[in-house]
Amino acid sequence: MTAPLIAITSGEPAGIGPELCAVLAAHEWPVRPVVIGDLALITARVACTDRHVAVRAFDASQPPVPGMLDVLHVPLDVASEPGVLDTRNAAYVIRTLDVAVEGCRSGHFAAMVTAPVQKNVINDAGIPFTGHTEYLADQTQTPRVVMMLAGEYGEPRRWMRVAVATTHLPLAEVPAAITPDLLEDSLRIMHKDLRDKFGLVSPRILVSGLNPHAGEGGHMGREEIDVIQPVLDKLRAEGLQLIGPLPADTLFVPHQLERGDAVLAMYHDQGLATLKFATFGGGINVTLGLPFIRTSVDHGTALDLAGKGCADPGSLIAAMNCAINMLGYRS
Ligand SMILES: NC(=O)C1=CN([C@@H]2O[C@H](COP(=O)(O)OP(=O)(O)OC[C@H]3O[C@@H](n4cnc5c(N)ncnc54)[C@H](O)[C@@H]3O)[C@@H](O)[C@H]2O)C=CC1
Ligand SMILES: NCC(=O)COP(=O)(O)O
Repeated sequence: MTAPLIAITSGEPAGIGPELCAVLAAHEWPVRPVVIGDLALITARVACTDRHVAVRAFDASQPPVPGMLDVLHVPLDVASEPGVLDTRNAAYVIRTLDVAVEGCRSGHFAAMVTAPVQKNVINDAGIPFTGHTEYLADQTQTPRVVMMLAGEYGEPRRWMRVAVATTHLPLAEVPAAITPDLLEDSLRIMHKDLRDKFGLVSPRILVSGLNPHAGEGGHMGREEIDVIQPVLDKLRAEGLQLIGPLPADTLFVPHQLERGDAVLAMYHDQGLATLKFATFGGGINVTLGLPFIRTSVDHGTALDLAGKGCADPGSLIAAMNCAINMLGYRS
């Protein structure tokens, strides 16, 4: 049986994504990784690492070779220097995503794993882009997806999984964005994917409040009473195991976290700051609710490290393992 192909988009060319791809050839996988990016760029950046990895153009008719990185060539628009952003390569970054999306939709790829992109340079180039999460939802006409980050922490090792109800939007716009529909859809998507793709038979979800002390009985904001609580009541009546709304500052203390399998936080930094404090470097990001599997690293482009060969590949390995597990393979 031939191993399923996994597309790995190499991300911002000036960042650490291209060199991190070296680890894909240095590891043995039950799947076949195919890096999407510029062949010369990947070759040069992989050479910056101390891994002895050769690079070749991907050819599906050729079997995989240990130590050889397969690259599906998507040409850069201009040469890229490590750490130096160039808006002229923004369209290239988008093209790498489009190749992966098209391949996942057609069944050519079994999943996609993304290296980080520099969101501001894509916008500076005139391409509206808030993140992979929103872009992939748009490209697949999926009305609602959920961003969830996860990683192992503590001794003995435990999983922390944190999803966010709102993703990349200014903080001032968060309260209005938290609607009953958004919360209901997000919780349904989490429940389904945690059960079907993460093997949790009856997932328990901790839901944070929005305001300090979860609104202090309505004296510090009413979103908990007017929006969050009614949604939780409705879904609990259907059998979903939901705990909250909980004050976000104490939700992450160990005895509270142990009551759930995952957290739904109301906004990006409310949930992800703690997650990254506990798991950075080995965590993953997964888009729930998409018609195909997409996982990602937990970090950004790290322009300060690009081209130095010292960036930690732990999160890319974890993102590969997560995709592999979601596909039902043992990683
Ligand atoms: N999935 C994605 O495409 C993501 C993209 N980003 C983008 O990355 C850009 C930079 O974001 P920042 O907030 O500066 O975060 P960052 O993760 O790039 O950097 C934060 C710190 O962590 C270090 N770091 C990051 N990855 C590392 C690794 N693999 N090994 C060792 N050290 C590492 C960096 O050197 C830096 O000191 C932004 O444009 C942001 O939008 C951020 C997060 C995810
Ligand atoms: N902090 C996670 C993050 O910003 C990743 O976003 P995305 O590009 O995966 O949507």
